[in-house]
Amino acid sequence: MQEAFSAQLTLVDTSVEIDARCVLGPLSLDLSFRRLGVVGRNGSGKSTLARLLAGLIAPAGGTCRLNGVDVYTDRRAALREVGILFQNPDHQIIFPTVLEEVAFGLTQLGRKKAQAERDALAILARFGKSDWAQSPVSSLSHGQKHLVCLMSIVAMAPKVLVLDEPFAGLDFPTKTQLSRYLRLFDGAVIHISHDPSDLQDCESVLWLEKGQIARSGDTKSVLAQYLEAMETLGAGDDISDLSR
Ligand SMILES: Nc1ncnc2c1ncn2[C@@H]1O[C@H](COP(=O)(O)OP(=O)(O)OP(=O)(O)O)[C@@H](O)[C@H]1O
Repeated sequence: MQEAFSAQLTLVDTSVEIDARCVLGPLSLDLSFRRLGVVGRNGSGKSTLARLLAGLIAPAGGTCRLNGVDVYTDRRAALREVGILFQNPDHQIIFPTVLEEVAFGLTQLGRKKAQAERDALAILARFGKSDWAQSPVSSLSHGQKHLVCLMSIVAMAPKVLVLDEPFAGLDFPTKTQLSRYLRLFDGAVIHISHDPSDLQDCESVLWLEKGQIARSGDTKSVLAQYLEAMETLGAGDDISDLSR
């Protein structure tokens, strides 16, 4: 694996509300990382945190900065700082062909269409996928669409990549291949997953619980505590409790 650049994440009393309900935070942290994991059970706020970190949702209070950039208020600078890979590639892809999709982000960065297409072709070549350029995205498998999204983000060369459950719904070989392609990204990574086994490569982990940080720190110890708590919960029956 290439040595990744490190990044700085700074949250100051940051909270997110949906329908006037606080679903995340308030969180305050200031940490430097290369590979940061975020783990938590369903509904703990992982995807909300992913969108907040990518600058896609406004904090109800406080600020969210990556490398000093307020990712929500300074969208132009944020495009150079952070990219996000969603769980479902269909929520990300908007163009009919692979080349158009990969080139789009580059036009957002201010490149002219012809230059953006040349740069997009260079990325396809780097991933060994030059022959995909004119392929209709609709003809691709779920795993192949994931790779198109990844190439689109790597093309924009953000300093931080947020991965929101990128392996959900992928079979084992596709997951292994995508992991390998992810190693072509040399920036910092925030990997969000409910599955601790996805996060073994991270240097530190945040464990989210009901929108709050339940634990944070060294990957091995946080994941061990998380697994123990999940096994205890699994032995109970809170899935039948509609009030939570
Ligand atoms: N569009 C929405 N409308 C109302 N509530 C929402 C919406 N999106 C998220 N929430 C609520 O915000 C909280 C956090 O949701 P979030 O999707 O961030 O959790 P998650 O940890 O990513 O869950 P999962 O692992 O199931 O994807 C949950 O209580 C959820 O019900």
